[in-house]
Amino acid sequence: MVQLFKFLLKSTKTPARAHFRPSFLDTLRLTVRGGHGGNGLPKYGGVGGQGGCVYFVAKEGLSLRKVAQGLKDKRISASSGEDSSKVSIFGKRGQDQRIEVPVGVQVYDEQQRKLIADLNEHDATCMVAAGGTAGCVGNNFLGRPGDNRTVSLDLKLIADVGLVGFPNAGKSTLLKGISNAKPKIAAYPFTTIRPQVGTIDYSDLRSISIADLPGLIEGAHANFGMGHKFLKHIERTRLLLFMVDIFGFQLSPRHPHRDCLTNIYSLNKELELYDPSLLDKPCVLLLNKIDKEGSEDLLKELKPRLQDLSEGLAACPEEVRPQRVLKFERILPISAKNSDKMALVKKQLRQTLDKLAEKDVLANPEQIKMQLQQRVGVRGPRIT
Ligand SMILES: Nc1nc2c(ncn2[C@@H]2O[C@H](COP(=O)(O)OP(=O)(O)OP(=O)(O)O)[C@@H](O)[C@H]2O)c(=O)[nH]1
Repeated sequence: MVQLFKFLLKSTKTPARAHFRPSFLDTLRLTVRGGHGGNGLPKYGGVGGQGGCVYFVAKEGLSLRKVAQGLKDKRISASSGEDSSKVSIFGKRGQDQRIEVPVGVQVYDEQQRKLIADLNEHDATCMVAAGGTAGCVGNNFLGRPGDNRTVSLDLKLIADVGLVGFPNAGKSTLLKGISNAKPKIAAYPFTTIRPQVGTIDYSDLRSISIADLPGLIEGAHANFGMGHKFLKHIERTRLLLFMVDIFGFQLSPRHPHRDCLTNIYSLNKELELYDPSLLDKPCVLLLNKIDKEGSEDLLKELKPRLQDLSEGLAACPEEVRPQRVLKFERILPISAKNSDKMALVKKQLRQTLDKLAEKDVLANPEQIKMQLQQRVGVRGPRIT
């Protein structure tokens, strides 16, 4: 009877729809353990082998999901060092475990809540669990256990541009229009439920990466909707690209309709509540859907108010009023459905990023020189 019940319950369970399955993974918890050190042989003064260590190595083109799928379970152990013996006075060292992880991963010690490593370059390596010391005279020939700890891998996407906006603003349409990404587009909010990264290619082979960070809504700081789940990804972007619907946005009939300017303040506030230092990042504003009737009048009214957001702050509803306002490098009225406008956005993004890079070089020439030197290595040209 129990078996029959189980069978019936199982058969009525419908599988989750494909786009709701959590295929995007940005955190992963693992237990790592260094190998045990081998024992020494007291009679001959033998030394055991050292326990193997566990390393994480950053590799381009990997995802955390692939890492998780490639592991048998969530415990990674390096092998133990060999005991010293009559035939082998010095025991063999235990084999290391080198686990490949995506570039952009931060490794945290779960217990101590401490950052262990920030792997944001290809081939960057960190040791997460040291092998135990080998047994020798100094420790009574007894090998020691290796480190054992739980670590969490926190992936933060690295992109040149982070696209930020409320649902339905047209972010996916823009991403599809300017990059090689193929996001889903529909006339309802929350069509995009996980970050999408696209590459914008230019004819001179330059390319810029752009990440669409969905799920941000008014009140996300209080964990409404997906909260600030994906906002962590903008920490690693050079430029923030804000996108708003010029006609405003209403999340649902239960929520108030917010006009375009209020939405900009609201986005400003969400970022401020997440991390105020984000407001210092260079940003560009896109006012979308200007192909629709009535947008010209709205644009005329909006433009002077956008030059200095602090002026209209007093009139902004208190619940979405930020303490400090954003300053946009550029403000572009666009239609994400218009290819000419998309070409303009591509051009402007590149110009803005180039200017920022120039500023960086002027502000810190020595550091840039060092970075270049490191990249070209000893075999590259001399950088003066
Ligand atoms: N008229 C007009 N409609 C647009 C424009 N850009 C986007 N839309 C429409 O707006 C709706 C939402 O567009 P999306 O690109 O899915 O918006 P999104 O910001 O990615 O939305 P989420 O996935 O919910 O975050 C779709 O029906 C689009 O066709 C535009 O420039 N003009």
